[in-house]
Amino acid sequence: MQLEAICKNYDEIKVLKNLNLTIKDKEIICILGPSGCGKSTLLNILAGTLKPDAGRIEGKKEKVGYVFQEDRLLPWKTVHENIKLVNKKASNVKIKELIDRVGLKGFEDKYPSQLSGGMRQRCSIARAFNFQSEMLLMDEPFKSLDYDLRIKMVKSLIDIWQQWNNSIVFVTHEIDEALLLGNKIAVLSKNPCTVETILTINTSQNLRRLEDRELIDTRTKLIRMLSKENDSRAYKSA
Ligand SMILES: Nc1ncnc2c1ncn2[C@@H]1O[C@H](COP(=O)(O)OP(=O)(O)OP(=O)(O)O)[C@@H](O)[C@H]1O
Repeated sequence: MQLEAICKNYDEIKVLKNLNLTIKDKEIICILGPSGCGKSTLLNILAGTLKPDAGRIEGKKEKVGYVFQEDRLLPWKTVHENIKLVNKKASNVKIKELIDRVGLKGFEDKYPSQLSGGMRQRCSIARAFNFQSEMLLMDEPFKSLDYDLRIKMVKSLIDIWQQWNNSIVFVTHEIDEALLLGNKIAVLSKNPCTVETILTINTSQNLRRLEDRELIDTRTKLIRMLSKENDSRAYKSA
């Protein structure tokens, strides 16, 4: 899917300006950028729920899944039922497999109120994969979790994506999540928002460690770029 020269304004606020982005099949692209720059706006355009004011979209995906910051599970349905809901044709064996893969084995019949925040978010990820979308959009899905759990969730996500192997657009403020997940990391600028840089990480996700030279070097570049975006004075003095 390709976005070309996308522009989006909300009344007099110019949010996206001439934004170009290519999302290849079977890749994870992580989006980093300052708060309020337009990341959710971009996801909504990719989802087709928001129309850009100008620009072209090529290769639009028909079936797009969305995972939000909050789990959005139905409280009156169990884990199994919540996952089944989006694809009633999925066999119980398939759903059980997904539940196992996100580490919720034994919790199939629990209701969302009986689960921790991390477990609920894992359930919503299993639900998103059961939807079998061509492209999955994830808007800071691990925001409410502590560091250790976030890294575990990233690993579960890699594991499940490698089976499913379709494209994911993953918005985050956490550089380590982007380093572990992304085939590409797009850094957005603010006011108005465009794609400032795209960094590529060639090592397969399941071979990556945050201590690796490639990831340390990429992290340094990202910190420089993001602190430039957040505070130009900090960047100049660095
Ligand atoms: N429906 C809307 N009407 C008017 N302004 C909006 C609307 N949605 C978003 N905005 C404005 O557009 C800008 C971009 O918002 P958006 O939510 O896309 O940013 P974001 O990068 O996802 O933010 P964050 O990092 O805080 O999640 C912000 O200034 C926001 O206030």
